Amino acid sequence: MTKVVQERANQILRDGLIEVKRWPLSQALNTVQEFDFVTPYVQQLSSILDMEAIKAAGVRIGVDPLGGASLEVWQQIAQHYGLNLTIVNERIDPSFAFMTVDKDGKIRMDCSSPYAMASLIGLKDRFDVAIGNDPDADRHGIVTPDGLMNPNHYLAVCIFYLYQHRPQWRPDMGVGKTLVSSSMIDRVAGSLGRRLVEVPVGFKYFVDGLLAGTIGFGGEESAGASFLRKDGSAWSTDKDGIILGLLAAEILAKTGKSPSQHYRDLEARFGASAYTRIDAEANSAQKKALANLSPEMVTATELAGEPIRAKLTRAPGNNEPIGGLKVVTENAWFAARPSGTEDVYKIYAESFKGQAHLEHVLIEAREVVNAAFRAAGVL
Ligand SMILES: O=P(O)(O)OC[C@H]1O[C@H](O)[C@H](O)[C@@H](O)[C@@H]1O
Repeated sequence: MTKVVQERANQILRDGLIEVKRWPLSQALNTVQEFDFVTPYVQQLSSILDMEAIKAAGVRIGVDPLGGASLEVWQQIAQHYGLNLTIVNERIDPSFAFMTVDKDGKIRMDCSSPYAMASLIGLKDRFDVAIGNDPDADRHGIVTPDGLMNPNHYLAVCIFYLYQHRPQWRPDMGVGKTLVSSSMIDRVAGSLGRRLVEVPVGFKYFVDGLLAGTIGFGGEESAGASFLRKDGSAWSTDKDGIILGLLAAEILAKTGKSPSQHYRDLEARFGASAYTRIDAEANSAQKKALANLSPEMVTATELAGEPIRAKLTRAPGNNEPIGGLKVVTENAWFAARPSGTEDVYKIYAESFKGQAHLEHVLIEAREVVNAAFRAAGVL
């Protein structure tokens, strides 16, 4: 669907925007009417989160809307629920001039990047929980006194908490994750006796499950997630960075422990994960070669010393194509896929056997990618 829109928009741009009809603002305003999307959203937050508990615990919350659309929403949330919430940056700035640059020098509103989130990390000692949202507020950055939480860690903590604190959620409700998110989630879901629903990258794959109530939580390593209301009915069918931020405050209010403290407990119980994602420049021919990776291209039977359990080109949760490949062993995995949003390809890898093992996994992952490029004549 988005591809059709993208191609059409690019065509219009190439044609010099002649198809774009322009009206003076005064004329355009006659054709629309104002609608308040903020108030109903804010009022209904208590159907998904324990706002009372957050208020009662007096959690000190800092929020940086990062120049974007959530500013007014956060202002109303603070007022409506009487929270101890400070908005640290009230500037709305579509040029993003206030942003710290990402690791490659680009401005990228990536809530999972410590580089892009540097200003948010500066808040760690002022608040119990600091929350950053990207400008359309579908992603979340969570800072505790321990620093910026890795999104994978936060997803695992949210799942661990929610499925134990939502008594009305059905026992057969699964846990949704994209298959490039951490396997810590698999371990947490397993310990909770919950079915894991592993889908390709893209939040759209959670929509049906959230609507039908067959998954309670759907999350992505790129710091996007949503979950159901307390009564098990659907909330949003897209990622919601605001509820994920408030959930960090609820977790602290209800358990007395920050999400990062909870993550340390999970590590003690399930093992420590070393995880990385490498984004490397790729042209369209290379991206195509990666999208067409097949299990046969991996001839090895072992990955970094462990027998390969699965070579996946389709996601186990819904049998949809990954648009790349995932190779899995007992304690590690890697996945390679072209980005759908940038001219890069991504290698994701994780090991529960330490950093050195992860490096080993990565070397073998790069070999698979290079072999695919060579086979397609695009190295
Ligand atoms: O990895 P890419 O294809 O560049 O996409 C980057 C991100 O874009 C969207 O936000 C999707 O919902 C995410 O699933 C994805 O991680």
